[in-house]
Amino acid sequence: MISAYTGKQVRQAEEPLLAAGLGDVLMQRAAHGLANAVVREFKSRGLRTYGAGVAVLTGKGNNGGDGLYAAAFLAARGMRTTAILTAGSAHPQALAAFEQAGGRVLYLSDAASGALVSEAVRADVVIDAVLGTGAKGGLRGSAADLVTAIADARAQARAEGFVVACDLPSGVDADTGAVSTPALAADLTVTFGAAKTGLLVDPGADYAGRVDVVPIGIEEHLDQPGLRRLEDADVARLLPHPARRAHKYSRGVLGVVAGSADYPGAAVLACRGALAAGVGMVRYLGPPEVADLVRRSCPEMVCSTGAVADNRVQAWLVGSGMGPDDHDQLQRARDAVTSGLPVVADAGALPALPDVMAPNVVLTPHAGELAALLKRLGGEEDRAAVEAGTLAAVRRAAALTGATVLLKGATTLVAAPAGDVFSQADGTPWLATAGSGDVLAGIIGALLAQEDSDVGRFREMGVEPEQRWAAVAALGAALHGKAGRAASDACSGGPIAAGGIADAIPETWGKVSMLSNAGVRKRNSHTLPLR
Ligand SMILES: NC(=O)C1=CN([C@@H]2O[C@H](COP(=O)(O)OP(=O)(O)OC[C@H]3O[C@@H](n4cnc5c(N)ncnc54)[C@H](O)[C@@H]3O)[C@@H](O)[C@H]2O)[C@@H](O)CC1
Ligand SMILES: Nc1ncnc2c1ncn2[C@@H]1O[C@H](COP(=O)(O)OP(=O)(O)O)[C@@H](O)[C@H]1O
Ligand SMILES: [K+]
Repeated sequence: MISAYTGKQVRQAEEPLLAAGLGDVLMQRAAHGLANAVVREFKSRGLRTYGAGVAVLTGKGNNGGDGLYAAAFLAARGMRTTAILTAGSAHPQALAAFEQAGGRVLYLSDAASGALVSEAVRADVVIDAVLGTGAKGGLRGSAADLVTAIADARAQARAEGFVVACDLPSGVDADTGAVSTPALAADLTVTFGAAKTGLLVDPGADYAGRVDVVPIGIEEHLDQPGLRRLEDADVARLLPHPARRAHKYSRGVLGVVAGSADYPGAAVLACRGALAAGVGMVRYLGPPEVADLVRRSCPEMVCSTGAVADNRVQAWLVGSGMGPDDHDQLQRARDAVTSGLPVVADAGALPALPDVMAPNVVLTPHAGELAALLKRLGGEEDRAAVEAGTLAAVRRAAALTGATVLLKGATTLVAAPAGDVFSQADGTPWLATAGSGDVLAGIIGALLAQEDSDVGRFREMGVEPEQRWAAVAALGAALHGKAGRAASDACSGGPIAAGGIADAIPETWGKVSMLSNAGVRKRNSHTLPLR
């Protein structure tokens, strides 16, 4: 599990060590980790470090200090290092160490900025150490202009060098992932002590690239993470497995209320997602013509046109492919939500549900649907505002509705009403295809139907029982993303249709389950800590 923290939480964790006079030690550890990560990146790209050019964009705070100390280590390895001071001054000891190691110092001024941009574009690696967790707002003034000019020039010149962000890309809000000013997109972010929340949330994640966490000794002082991400080992641990004496009813039955005359295919895709995701049986409830198509597409399905109360199931999926005029289906959706059973509520059901629900109801809006939901509850966010502040929006929706809310996107966020948030980014942009969300709803429905009362495995992972629905939804998002990726990989990275995601689920499930926890732990420990 990757745990992420706000800038404030990380600063608080540093406090006891700073009080013990270890500030410089922390900075040296951070800088050492940053320099090592840069060297590793050169090696993994098959590049020589000796004689390579390094440009460090350096702010006046400790983030700039980390960058300068790291550059001093790199200079000692024979790299040509240049620091571009964006604020006229820099951490004095780090600057002295950098100059001592043979580094060159340039100052940002309007007159010379063209030359500085060329310097950065020519460099084999640009280290972005302008702002870190101490930033108040994003980049501004000449530093913002410089970063914009470098980003533009790199794109135009198709610069081959790569960008490494020190702690976080300057301009990305460490707590929210918001990016309100220019920022330089990094290939790699080397972050210190713990992942920062904003690196695992869009749009911040767009700028972070891969994230490496460098331990600096503050870890034991960190409290509860603000956000978590399931890794392969967690997925393997949470996926259900049938007992030897299992029968189809003990494995869970999912009821599906989906599809309409306009969108019958959504019901089929939701059912295909569910059938592939381990559940014992899937029952379909809906208009006869849709039930017919479902039966013909998936002979495993049991279909009826009855009421919710007449069907014995362990969980419900409602809403995919339903419209505002599908009154019977919408009534079934409401009945499912008030039944007390776990429910995944998607698409067309979202506007028709009660304002207040329970944590075992998982809502799965995309950004537009979340904006509409928040508006109905008195908010003013439009789709753009939700996209610019995904974390705040999903948290607010969960707090207001009392339901678990999963916001779909390149990074999928899941918020429990009590505050836990999960962030999954397992997929590929090829997942942005019609019907993909229906398959996701099917997967989550199937997982909800298989959820038993054994909450021990959640507790072991630090997830309280009432927040486990968010973990189950995150598990579904992880499986969906991995299946989409596997389907695309099977076509050498080519496009996929939604049905292909469903087809790839069983093998993806099998492969992840086969990974022993110990094996995964070992592989991941180098990039991100398992907590
Ligand atoms: N406390 C420590 O000893 C450690 C700090 N670390 C590093 O220190 C960073 C935090 O350092 P700081 O607290 O010095 O803060 P930063 O280096 O993030 O930046 C703050 C400095 O920039 C100025 N500033 C703030 N917002 C600005 C803006 N929008 N535009 C221009 N200037 C702005 C401030 O006046 C301050 O001088 C972390 O991100 C990390 O890189 C690490 O070295 C680990 C140990
Ligand atoms: N750029 C992207 N990268 C990765 N996954 C994405 C991206 N865009 C969308 N997705 C995923 O694809 C699915 C799309 O769902 P949705 O918007 O409901 O589509 P539909 O309504 O057509 O089924 C979601 O699971 C979402 O997280
Ligand atoms: K930075």
